[in-house]
Order: sequence, then structure tokens, then C-alpha cells
Amino acid sequence: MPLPSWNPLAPVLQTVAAFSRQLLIAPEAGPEDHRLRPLLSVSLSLPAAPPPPPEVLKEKDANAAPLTKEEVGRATWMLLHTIAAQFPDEPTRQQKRDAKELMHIISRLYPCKECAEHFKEVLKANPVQAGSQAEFSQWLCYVHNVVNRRIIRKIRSQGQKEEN
Ligand SMILES: Cc1cc2nc3c(=O)[nH]c(=O)nc-3n(C[C@H](O)[C@H](O)[C@H](O)COP(=O)(O)OP(=O)(O)OC[C@H]3O[C@@H](n4cnc5c(N)ncnc54)[C@H](O)[C@@H]3O)c2cc1C
Repeated sequence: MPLPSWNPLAPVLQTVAAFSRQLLIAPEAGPEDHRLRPLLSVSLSLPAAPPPPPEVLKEKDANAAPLTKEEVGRATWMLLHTIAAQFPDEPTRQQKRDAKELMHIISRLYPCKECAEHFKEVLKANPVQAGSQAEFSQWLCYVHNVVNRRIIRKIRSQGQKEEN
């Protein structure tokens, strides 16, 4: 299957994706098993912040905010990359529709409003590719990186504003 022209790492990703299901998902693996982590760890995000001190946690509980944006983000990406890694090599029409629908539902219901709005634009510019396991995994890595780059740009511009 030809790879989309937008992906400069296409040959590498294709090779990795071909093996990703076997390597990523180990049936006997526990939740902490490194094999459950995405193979293509090409995050451009800054390292995760250290856990907040107890006072901040208390405040968070008081405001009844169950999870931070980062926590929801990491959990969501983990779920999506795992779904993509398990996606069939030859999906049925229904499975292809489900993958597309899942991404569009996330763009509508994602619990960070600003993220959801941006993700709608990401999907418009990069329609879901779910013709096979490799295609869906590569597409997901690509859009994950689009989101990563936006966050970095935002952090940089905030840093520059603070400098001025
Ligand atoms: C659909 C969606 C939209 C989002 N939009 C925004 C937004 O607009 N603004 C905002 O501030 N936050 C947004 N987030 C949250 C944000 O993407 C991160 O989840 C959050 O900032 C925590 O980042 P992190 O550095 O821990 O790694 P995450 O980006 O959460 O990634 C988790 C892990 O996945 C792996 N990974 C990273 N990149 C890739 C990749 N390209 N391919 C495969 N694996 C990878 C790495 O091992 C990484 O540690 C969004 C999340 C989702 C699911």
C-alpha cells in the first residue's frame, strides 16, 4: 500500500509498523510492562512535570477536577496507540468506519475544549487513514506529533512573552 506523501519517515515507519503489533502487545504483559508502550516514542513534548506538592493536590480535589489535562492526554494517547497497534491488517468496512468515528467522537467530546477544537482542525487537515494496521498506526503517530508541535510552539511563545 503506498504511504501518504506527508510522511518523510514513511519507509522507517512502514517497517516498524509491520512488526508493531507483535512487539507492542504481549498477552502476558502487566500494566507496567515496557512492551505496552508505543514503539514510536518520538514525543516532541517537554518531559512530564513532577507531581504537584500536597497543597496543590488538595486544591485540585476541592475543585473536583479529577485529572489534569496532561493526565487525560497521556491516558488517551495510550488507549489510541494501543487500539491502533491492535487494529487488523485487513480491517472490514465497519472497522474502518469505527476507527474514523472514534477519532471524530474524540474531537467532539474530548474533555479539554481547546484541545478538542484544535483536534477538529487536525482531523480536517489530516483525514483519518485506517486502511490497515500500519496505515492507522502511522497516521496516529503523525497526528500525535502535530499536537506535540502545537504544544511546543505554545510553550515557546509563552516563554518569549514572559521574557519581554
Ligand atoms: C486528541 C488530543 C488532543 C490534544 N490536544 C491538546 C492541545 O491542543 N493542547 C494541549 O496542551 N494538550 C493537548 N493534548 C494533551 C497532550 O497531547 C499530551 O497528552 C499532554 O501534554 C501530556 O504530554 P506528554 O509529554 O506526557 O506525552 P503525550 O503526548 O501524552 O504522549 C504520551 C506518550 O506517547 C508517546 N508518544 C509521543 N508522541 C508520539 C507519537 N507521535 N507517536 C507515538 N507515540 C508517541 C511517548 O512515549 C509519550 O510519553 C491532547 C491530547 C489528545 C489525546
